[in-house]
Amino acid sequence: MQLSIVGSGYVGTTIAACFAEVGHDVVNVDIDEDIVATLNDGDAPIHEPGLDDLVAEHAGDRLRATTDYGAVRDTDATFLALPTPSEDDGHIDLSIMKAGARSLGAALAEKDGHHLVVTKSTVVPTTTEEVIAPILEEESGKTLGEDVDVGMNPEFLREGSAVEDFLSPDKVVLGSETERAAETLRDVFDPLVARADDPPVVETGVAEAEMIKYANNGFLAAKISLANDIANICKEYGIDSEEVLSAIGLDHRIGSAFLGAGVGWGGSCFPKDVAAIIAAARDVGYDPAMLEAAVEVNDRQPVRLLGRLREHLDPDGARVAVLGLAFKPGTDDVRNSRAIPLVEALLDANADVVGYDPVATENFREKYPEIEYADSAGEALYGADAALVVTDWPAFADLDAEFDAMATPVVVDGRRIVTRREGIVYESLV
Ligand SMILES: NC(=O)C1=CN([C@@H]2O[C@H](COP(=O)(O)OP(=O)(O)OC[C@H]3O[C@@H](n4cnc5c(N)ncnc54)[C@H](O)[C@@H]3O)[C@@H](O)[C@H]2O)C=CC1
Ligand SMILES: O=C(O)[C@H]1O[C@H](OP(=O)(O)OP(=O)(O)OC[C@H]2O[C@@H](n3ccc(=O)[nH]c3=O)[C@H](O)[C@@H]2O)[C@H](O)[C@@H](O)[C@@H]1O
Repeated sequence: MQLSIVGSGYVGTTIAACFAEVGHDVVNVDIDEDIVATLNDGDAPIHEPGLDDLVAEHAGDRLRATTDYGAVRDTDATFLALPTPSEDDGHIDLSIMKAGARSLGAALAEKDGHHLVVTKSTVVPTTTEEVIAPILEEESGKTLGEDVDVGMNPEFLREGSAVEDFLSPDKVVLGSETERAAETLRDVFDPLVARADDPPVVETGVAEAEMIKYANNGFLAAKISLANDIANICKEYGIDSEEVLSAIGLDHRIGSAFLGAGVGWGGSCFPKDVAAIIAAARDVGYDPAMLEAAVEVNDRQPVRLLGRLREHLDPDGARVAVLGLAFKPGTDDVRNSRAIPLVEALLDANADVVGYDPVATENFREKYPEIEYADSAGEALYGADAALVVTDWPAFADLDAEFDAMATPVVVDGRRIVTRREGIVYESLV
């Protein structure tokens, strides 16, 4: 099939390269000329394992990129993979989606024949039908359900394993309101589903598909927060939370994934998506108490970590090493990283902060140029009065002699990754 993808970021580039891999002809439309040139040169504009190889193999053949929305006219379906950030009050900010829909609608005005527009971005229920579809109709002059249809196909990939997650999904969710839209979506996904060993395909309505994405992210975020709540109780009793959580994970109704207790969840999606669905729920008159509690527990974890530090040392004037600046291991992404509230609280407390991350230092430095950065964990620990472990980079588990070079070896571990031993004043958050 001929497919177009609007937006060539984490999601847009990954799905474009993977759709090309399963046999479709794909064109990426992005307003960023550098991204377009990079893709056309056969390079991936983002770093994801396996993506470079796919882009190198298919660019110039089944995969190309352009800044010209007119390219969508030669395709059967367009996926909108544009950012959906948060407004200050948590509501979803649809301005980029609306701009993309306007450009797409204008381009479709000159298309002969049917076109399917699929929302790939995470959007609150009814956005596709009540916000995107009317813009498409107005700009294209076409009629919904006749010349143009809309669909919704939520994405569940994780940063750091995007290609693998997309090509081997746990499920594929296809939201549509007409048989023609459902058929086109099936045609798009059939080759991927066959190659992925037949994962379940959930055919549903458009608003249901939109809600499934928030339910998925909300549930996972709440699962981590519940694990943190339980781990905090364990800590107060002096009970080993890891033993408790790994035992409950053996119950197949609970499952062991996403029970990792610690300093909490961050990243470009959980915080904004949980905030957006809470705001949307309130707009329709429902108070989502569980999701609000998930946020509250998450916000408390960094505060608790600092409380543990204060049990050993007053941060005022102390040199504190922050190990891990990325929002999770395996990425240089620092958006909503748990290191952010910690560094801010340490600066407020007049601490002398030195940060270290294997790959995310430059991104963090852009936000916090005022703190010191080290080139290795050893350098960050050298002469420090305390260390806070914020991201569970596997290499932190191997740190050992480096702790002996601290002025006082106080280690407050927010991810339970450091190996405790004699000679370290070890304190875990949970
Ligand atoms: N990043 C992730 O791991 C996941 C993201 N999502 C959702 O997917 C959506 C997209 O997210 P990302 O790919 O992370 O965004 P991103 O920020 O990485 O990429 C967005 C791309 O859109 C381009 N763009 C902006 N305005 C445009 C316009 N008017 N026309 C054409 N291109 C335009 C930008 O230049 C950029 O390349 C969001 O709704 C997000 O919540 C869903 C699952 C996973
Ligand atoms: O909508 C999205 O964009 C994506 O959001 C998350 O993916 P991602 O943010 O890339 O990363 P995760 O691996 O889910 O981690 C999110 C946060 O939770 C934290 N986490 C994760 C697991 C755990 O057990 N404990 C825990 O604290 C991580 O440290 C990280 O800060 C979801 O896992 C994806 O399914 C979804 O598509």
